[in-house]
Amino acid sequence: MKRIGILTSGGDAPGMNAAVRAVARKAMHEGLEVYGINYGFAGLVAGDIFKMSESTVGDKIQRGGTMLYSARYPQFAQEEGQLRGVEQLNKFGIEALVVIGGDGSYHGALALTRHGFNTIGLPGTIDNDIPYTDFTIGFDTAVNTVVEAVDRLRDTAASHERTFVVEVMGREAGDIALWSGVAGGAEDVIIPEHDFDVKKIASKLQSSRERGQKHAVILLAEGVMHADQFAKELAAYGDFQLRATVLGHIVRGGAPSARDRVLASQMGAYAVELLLDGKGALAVGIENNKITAHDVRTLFDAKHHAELSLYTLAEELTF
Ligand SMILES: Nc1ncnc2c1ncn2[C@@H]1O[C@H](COP(=O)(O)OP(=O)(O)OP(=O)(O)O)[C@@H](O)[C@H]1O
Ligand SMILES: O=P(O)(O)OC[C@H]1O[C@](O)(CO)[C@@H](O)[C@@H]1O
Ligand SMILES: [Mg+2]
Repeated sequence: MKRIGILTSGGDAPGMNAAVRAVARKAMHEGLEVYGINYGFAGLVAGDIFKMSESTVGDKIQRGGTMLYSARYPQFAQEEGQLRGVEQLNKFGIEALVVIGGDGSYHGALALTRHGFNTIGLPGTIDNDIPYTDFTIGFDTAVNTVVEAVDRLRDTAASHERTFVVEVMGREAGDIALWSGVAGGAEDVIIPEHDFDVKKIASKLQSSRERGQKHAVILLAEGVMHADQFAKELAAYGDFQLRATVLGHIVRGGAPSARDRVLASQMGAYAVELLLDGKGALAVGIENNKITAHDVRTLFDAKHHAELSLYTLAEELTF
């Protein structure tokens, strides 16, 4: 193998650049040529492909977003799009590929493996919703961003004795809300993986108000419902001076944390080692602090599980 390609796909995530850099530099270190593919699978089909040098990825490790751009390109689920992608790979002499993205991107990667190109997937998404990895690239940064926002909101919550409902991204996964809730000392955390009772939340708020703590922050995962809806439901049980805040895409941007940069670097280098060993159709992860890889097909049948011991902990620490 002489030449590999890299692309980023799906929602951008902080640390994707660090992963691109690690793949490129490790591959060049091993004597391979590296081609960047812009705009995910859309750019692959369009042939938006360029040769990278070691300096292409210089001054990028600290930047959020993705220098290779990203796209949602549902047409790649069709055979026709895939075959056009294959044509482009052949035209540029690219023999194997690293795909950095979420679960959807892994389907695209697997399609290329079926067409004869070894492909390794790296979990680049803030949502932390990928099976067989304890953490995805971008999750740690996203949590840190939410915690910073919660700290700021708590100033106003305390000053005006208000209750803030803070909605955070995560698709169907509650991980961002859960970890941010524990780190930010949230009075309640509402996630799709655990049932909740609005009446009970209201009486908890009421009793802490009676004990003297008259402000609160509630972390709400977007997979449950919208913040204004939740605030409306809570308002039916009392006057908690409610405000709803949606953090939205703010949580997806910004410089990656040191943790995400290290994780991305480890995973990127490992992806190249796997390709050099002639392996493909694998998804890289980190499990119990070890970098691992699993057949990507097993991921499609598996489910990511939120760390529910943190939910119990959050409850035990706020009552
Ligand atoms: N079944 C599929 N077959 C081939 N390609 C697919 C398939 N599903 C998704 N893709 C490709 O992967 C891209 C990214 O998928 P998607 O938009 O679901 O984001 P993701 O990778 O899951 O990331 P995130 O959820 O973090 O935004 C799609 O736009 C499409 O190009
Ligand atoms: O940026 P878009 O396409 O609106 O997608 C938003 C979704 O993407 C993510 O930011 C990453 O998967 C989710 O948390 C969110 O639900
Ligand atoms: Mg996804």
